[in-house]
Amino acid sequence: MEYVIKANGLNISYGRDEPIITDASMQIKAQEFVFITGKSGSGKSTIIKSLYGELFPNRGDLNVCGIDFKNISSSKLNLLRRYLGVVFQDYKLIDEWTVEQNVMLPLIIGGFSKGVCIKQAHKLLKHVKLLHKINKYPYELSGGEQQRVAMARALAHNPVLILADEPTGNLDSYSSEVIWNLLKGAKEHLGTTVLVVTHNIPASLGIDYKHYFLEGGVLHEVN
Ligand SMILES: Nc1ncnc2c1ncn2[C@@H]1O[C@H](COP(=O)(O)OP(=O)(O)OP(=O)(O)O)[C@@H](O)[C@H]1O
Repeated sequence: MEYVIKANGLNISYGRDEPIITDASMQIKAQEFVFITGKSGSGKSTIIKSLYGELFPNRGDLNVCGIDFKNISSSKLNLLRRYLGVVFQDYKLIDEWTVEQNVMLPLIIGGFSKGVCIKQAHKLLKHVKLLHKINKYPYELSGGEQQRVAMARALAHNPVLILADEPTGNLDSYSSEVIWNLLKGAKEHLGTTVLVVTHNIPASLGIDYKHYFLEGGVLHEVN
């Protein structure tokens, strides 16, 4: 698959409201690292929601991980979500589940055996330096630790594409560094394509990236 995201002329609105995204296009190749920036309220999260199928475009063509959104069936949508790892600013962990269970979630959905789920969850939790918190619940963790768990969960099933919405927005510098290193490592070592919405692109990221600026409902590529 050459292009992981092909979006052409997207128009996206909430219900009958005026469209937030009016004519957005982007083409993202496999293993690219991509940032979308833009002012608050410009529609960055709205674009992310459309890429994982929470919100469907009114107009335009969208293909993510080889799956076309035109008349997309629920089974295709489920398949798409198996290709994706999604990270939100507010973590969205399951409160009643332990750290270990949260990280295992995409593997359980993927039908992996219990042994594989546990082994992979432990590997990822070691990467995010939280193996010692494996039996804790989200409310027993700091915000930075919760986001590191969310990142481990997003990577657990080796997704084709990571969508991260302000992943370091609320974090201290240590947790931010763990998150950026993990995202870079996923691209470099696992061949994952990474799309991050952020207000601030880190100054010392140390990798090539593509940058789109969202303004007036349109994505502008920044060179
Ligand atoms: N569920 C919703 N229903 C109706 N309007 C919404 C909904 N979610 C967001 N919006 C509106 O869509 C616009 C874009 O919101 P969005 O969250 O995509 O912006 P953003 O660029 O991600 O902002 P921020 O940087 O502040 O997170 C805003 O005007 C917002 O009020």
